[in-house]
Amino acid sequence: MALVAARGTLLRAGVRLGTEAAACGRNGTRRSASHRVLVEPDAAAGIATIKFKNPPVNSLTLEFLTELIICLEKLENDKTFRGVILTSNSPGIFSAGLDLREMCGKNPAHYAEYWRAVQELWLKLYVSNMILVAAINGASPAGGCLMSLSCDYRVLADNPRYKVGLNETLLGIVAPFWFRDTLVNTIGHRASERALQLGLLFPPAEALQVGMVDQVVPEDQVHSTALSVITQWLAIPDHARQLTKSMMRKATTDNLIKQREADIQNFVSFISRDSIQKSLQMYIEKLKQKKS
Ligand SMILES: CC/C=C\C/C=C\CCC/C=C/CC(=O)SCCNC(=O)CCNC(=O)[C@H](O)C(C)(C)COP(=O)(O)OP(=O)(O)OC[C@H]1O[C@@H](n2cnc3c(N)ncnc32)[C@H](O)[C@@H]1OP(=O)(O)O
Repeated sequence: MALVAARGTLLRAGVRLGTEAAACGRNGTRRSASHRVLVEPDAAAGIATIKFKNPPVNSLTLEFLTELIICLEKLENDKTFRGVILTSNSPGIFSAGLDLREMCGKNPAHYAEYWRAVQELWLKLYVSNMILVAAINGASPAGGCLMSLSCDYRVLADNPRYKVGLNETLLGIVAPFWFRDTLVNTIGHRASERALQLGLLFPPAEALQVGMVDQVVPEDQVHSTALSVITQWLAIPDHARQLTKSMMRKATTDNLIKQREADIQNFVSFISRDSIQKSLQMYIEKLKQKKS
């Protein structure tokens, strides 16, 4: 059902499904029919690299989310691929998180469609049967950080500009319970409480110390490190690893699934508030002014 909804969005956005399917082909060549998601398949190794390509900052627009969801679903259903590396096609920015313009000045139906797609991406990532490794080659605030937290392993490039964290409170918004749960499952309750309230964005050394990432490596070694991690994980029998992953994570996703519609309604009413719209507009303005 979610895939049908996602396809509806893509069709409205003018993306042809035939070419979209080709984007996740497995003959070893890069296919780029999908505009915002590049897939580099290595069928022999059973690994695909997904590269985000949604300039300028890989923010999660509805179209980008939809392409990612469909791409992940296709890889999930193709038994050739057992492992996926998520990275950015534009080193410097992994992902700026949710697209602020999707949450500003739109109508409730749009907010609901958008939030359903955000939920869907998280559900696809968090309990994927595949081994997911985030090769974080740039800044990764909020929703960008959530994507990497939803992977099985995180490798961060050692650059002080590449901060990671859930900074929602700095925007005057609140990370929903399933963002919180994903963080708590990764770094524990006390560290999450502090990080979430203060909206902390951690530079690499601190991110490693608190457990937001598993490894920090020189920038030019992020992809090769992710590959060698995935190769180690591939040595574990799939059925045992998948059941273990499910045992660790399913309660967290079930919690959202059982209150998915209520979570959408919460989001719509929260984001539609005048005060929240004002906060978001001010934040967008601040980003603009930073440039001048
Ligand atoms: C009770 C509770 C109930 C329900 C709760 C419900 C919901 C609330 C929770 C919603 C969850 C939200 C999670 C999110 O992901 S919010 C998004 C947070 N993201 C950020 O804070 C990142 C902001 N961006 C940056 O910090 C920098 O842009 C970045 C470090 C990523 C890159 O810096 P750089 O200097 O390289 O680029 P900029 O010049 O800043 O930006 C270039 C242009 O891109 C635009 N931009 C940046 N980020 C975003 C974004 N997230 N969405 C849309 N657009 C973005 C920026 O404005 C520039 O645009 P132009 O000026 O060129 O037009």
